[in-house]
Amino acid sequence: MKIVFAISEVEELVKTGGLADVGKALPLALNKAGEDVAIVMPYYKELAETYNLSTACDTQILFCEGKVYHFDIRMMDWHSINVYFVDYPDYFMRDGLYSNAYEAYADNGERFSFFSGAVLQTLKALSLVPDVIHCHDWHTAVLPYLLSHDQGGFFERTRSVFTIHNAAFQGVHQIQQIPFLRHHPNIQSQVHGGYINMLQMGIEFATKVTTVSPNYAQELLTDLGSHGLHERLVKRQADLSGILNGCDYTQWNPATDSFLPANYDADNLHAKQTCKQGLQKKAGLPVNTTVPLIGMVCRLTDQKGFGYILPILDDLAKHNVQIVIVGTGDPKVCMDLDEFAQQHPNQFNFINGFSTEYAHLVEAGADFFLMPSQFEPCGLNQMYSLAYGTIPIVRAVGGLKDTVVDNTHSDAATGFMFTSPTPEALLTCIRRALLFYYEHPNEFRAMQKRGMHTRFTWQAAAEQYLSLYQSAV
Ligand SMILES: Nc1ncnc2c1ncn2[C@@H]1O[C@H](COP(=O)(O)OP(=O)(O)O[C@H]2O[C@H](CO)[C@@H](O)[C@H](O)[C@H]2O)[C@@H](O)[C@H]1O
Repeated sequence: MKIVFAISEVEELVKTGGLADVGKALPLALNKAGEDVAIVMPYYKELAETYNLSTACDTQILFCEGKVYHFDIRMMDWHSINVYFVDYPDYFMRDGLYSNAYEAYADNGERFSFFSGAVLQTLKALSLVPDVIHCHDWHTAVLPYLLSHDQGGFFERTRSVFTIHNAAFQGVHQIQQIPFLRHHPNIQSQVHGGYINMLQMGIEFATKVTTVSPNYAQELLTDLGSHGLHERLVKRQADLSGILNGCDYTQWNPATDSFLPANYDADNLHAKQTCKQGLQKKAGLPVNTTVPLIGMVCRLTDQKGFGYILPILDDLAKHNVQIVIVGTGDPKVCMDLDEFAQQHPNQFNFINGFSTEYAHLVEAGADFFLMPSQFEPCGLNQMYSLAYGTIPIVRAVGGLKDTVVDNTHSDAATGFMFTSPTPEALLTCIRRALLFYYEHPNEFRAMQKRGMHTRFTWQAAAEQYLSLYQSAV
């Protein structure tokens, strides 16, 4: 099949979060399965400054009432996949993908509506007729709408698949601030109180709608778990499915990981202790392999559970435990974590930054990985943790529930889980994990190994996407 990914981030090229992991791994898995895959993404400043890419064809022109957009299409051969970049400096030659360090760009609705239109124009310019255009999150959610209203027959046999990676980000914008869309002939049906909701447009117009775990697909049908979208999603229930993300075991493998001071595998976990010492040294904590070390790497947002992590830090510090948190995001969370680090320099460090090296070192060097999310469409770090013999402590939501087995199921257990989104429930769960570490070292080791043998492959995910694409066409 000819499949085009319209996506805003791809690991290795540009990344702010888990979307990029999927943006790399899924196209590569489909390509490996013999499918014809291309990617179209924005030519961000970071990319323009790193790669000096040539154009793929003449400058393109898009007309909208009252506005003319001239843009270039650049291209790169990347792991045997053609990646096309929409080069429109007014919208993408900026620091940050969606925001300057502090605030979302006010014209994000216009930037990414234009990008969706530019993807379709790019395919026309390249005479590339896909069977499926696979769109991801609000950034490309307008594309299925534009595709279904496209005139002229070029996309007659092209279908769209829309994947929700995070339903909390919906792209709600005033239509008047989106010159690219505001005069579109059918747009009024999408305007409510002067606003459009880009995610809703993707849900309504895509041929098939997916999300990134079976459990989150179920949650999206409920009032509580849908971020206000359940009525729309219930309408599309027959076309909605959840396909679990995979783990890229070429990149996340403790036996070959070049970021680590030592490599290890499930048969010989000894060198994991060297990684723990390496992490303790790098994070400025006392080097001591007997004290349990809890790690966390994430965007600092409410989604990741900081509403109940911050209130328990003082209680947690009363235990013999070390904690390392790596992340960027909400300035208030940053300040609180920083203050706590200053008060407990021998137990806690907060690294305020985006560091792939740190992410790998935490996965390898920690004993436990904390992921107590408020909601979690799939979650990737818990899968990386399992692969590294680092026991996940997670909340039983979304994809976390699909990938971690709680310790109460002792024969199959791979981690620790709690349900209630409260500081008390989280603290109880962490205490349960610490007790297990101290009192059951053999079972702890068995749990580590069980996790390391668990597999969530991108190949399995790609097979499911492929049959979905086939059902769409
Ligand atoms: N400071 C930092 N330094 C280095 N690396 C960092 C980092 N902060 C985050 N990362 C990396 O970014 C990725 C985060 O992936 P997640 O799936 O955990 O979350 P995210 O919420 O961004 O993704 C959304 O999309 C993905 C993909 O579908 C879903 O799994 C998820 O549930 C959904 O919320 C991981 O590769 C992690 O290591």
